[in-house]
Amino acid sequence: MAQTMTSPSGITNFVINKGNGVKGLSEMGLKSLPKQYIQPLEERISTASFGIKNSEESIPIIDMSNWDDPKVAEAICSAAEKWGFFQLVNHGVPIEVLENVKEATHRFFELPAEEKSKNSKERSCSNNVRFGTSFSPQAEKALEWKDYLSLFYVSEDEASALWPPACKDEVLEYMKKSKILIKRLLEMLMKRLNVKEIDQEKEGLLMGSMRINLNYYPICPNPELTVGVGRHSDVSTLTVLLQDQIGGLYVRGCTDKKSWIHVPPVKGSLVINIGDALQIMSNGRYKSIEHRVAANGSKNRISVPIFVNPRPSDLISPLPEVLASGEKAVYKQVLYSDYVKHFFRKAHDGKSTIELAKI
Ligand SMILES: CC(C)(COP(=O)(O)OP(=O)(O)OC[C@H]1O[C@@H](n2cnc3c(N)ncnc32)[C@H](O)[C@@H]1OP(=O)(O)O)[C@@H](O)C(=O)NCCC(=O)NCCSC(=O)/C=C/c1ccc(O)cc1
Ligand SMILES: O=C(O)CCC(=O)C(=O)O
Ligand SMILES: [Fe+2]
Repeated sequence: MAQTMTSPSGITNFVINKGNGVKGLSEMGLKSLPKQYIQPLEERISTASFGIKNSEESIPIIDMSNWDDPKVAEAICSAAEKWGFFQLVNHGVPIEVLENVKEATHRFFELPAEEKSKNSKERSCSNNVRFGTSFSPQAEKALEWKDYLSLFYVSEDEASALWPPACKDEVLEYMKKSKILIKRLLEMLMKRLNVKEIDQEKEGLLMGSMRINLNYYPICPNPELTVGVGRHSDVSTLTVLLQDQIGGLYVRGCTDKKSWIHVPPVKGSLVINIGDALQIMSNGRYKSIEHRVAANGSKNRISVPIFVNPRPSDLISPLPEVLASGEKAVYKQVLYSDYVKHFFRKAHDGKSTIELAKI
């Protein structure tokens, strides 16, 4: 082992091919970060300076207890326009469901590498179940300090048959319970765009497919030299994100576009962010904001995003209701699966995916 681990290709083999992930590296007790994880200076996250410099800005925390009060819809739509990110408390998804999915995430990542690797791109019996590390290792100049399990939901039957038993029931329950919240959010967001009702066709376009990722960010020997996730915006309609109590998610500030704002963990809350698909459909009114995750030197962190998406076969473009008043379209029509493939085939590169749809 010691011999194979001294070369860069030994590390790649151990982490990527053998399925040990960065969790495997972390648990070997490495004293310093392997070269391929060292990010260029401008991408590194120096957490020491953040709290102090940007304390005047923070993303809104919205209480959804009275979700049918117009003030709640107003707060949500304004946050989606201004920040593209907000946190929800009293969102209606039972706390126990959230706790269970966090526990299931730890249970999955605690499995032996051999067991997790049965879900790797090479070995998985379905393209809809994938265990991996970093984001797109073939395309990246510097790797990211993160392992993940990505589950694309097709049907209850397929999920029952193919998702890993260590987490499938809890993940399915989390998805099911979140759907009510997702529908409420989309209804509010659509109303402001003059879409009065979400009929079947619109529902398919807005939330016709779901992908859920279980993210694992193990303790990192030199967190200041790398990232957990690099700068990106999500390609979803919207994302529902469950994070644990450790912290490390940063989003671009809305007034000072150079600043990064920490999203502090709030017990029982869910983080919501607008994705590129909704930025395109709203013709730029709702913002899909760049975000990134720091590595941590002392704690293992997890997060569980639900990416709510159009169907792969959908053509996405600014909605007719948005353009009805004569507003000029700033995005053209794109096939959603082409958009997602373009995103997955390159390294994280900030907001550049959406260039594909710009007129
Ligand atoms: C095009 C998809 C994604 C895959 O279809 P496929 O027929 O299996 O296509 P491919 O197998 O050709 O996959 C296209 C490329 O994407 C890669 N990929 C295939 N799933 C994956 C996968 N879960 N992970 C990371 N690469 C993948 C895959 O490896 C491949 O790259 P390459 O091997 O270099 O050609 C298809 O499922 C689709 O259209 N899905 C629409 C719904 C959807 O998944 N939306 C994405 C929402 S995800 C999101 O907003 C943010 C995600 C995100 C994730 C991680 C982050 O760090 C940050 C953000
Ligand atoms: O881990 C987090 O807090 C965010 C992860 C993320 O941005 C993503 O998976 O798209
Ligand atoms: Fe993200």
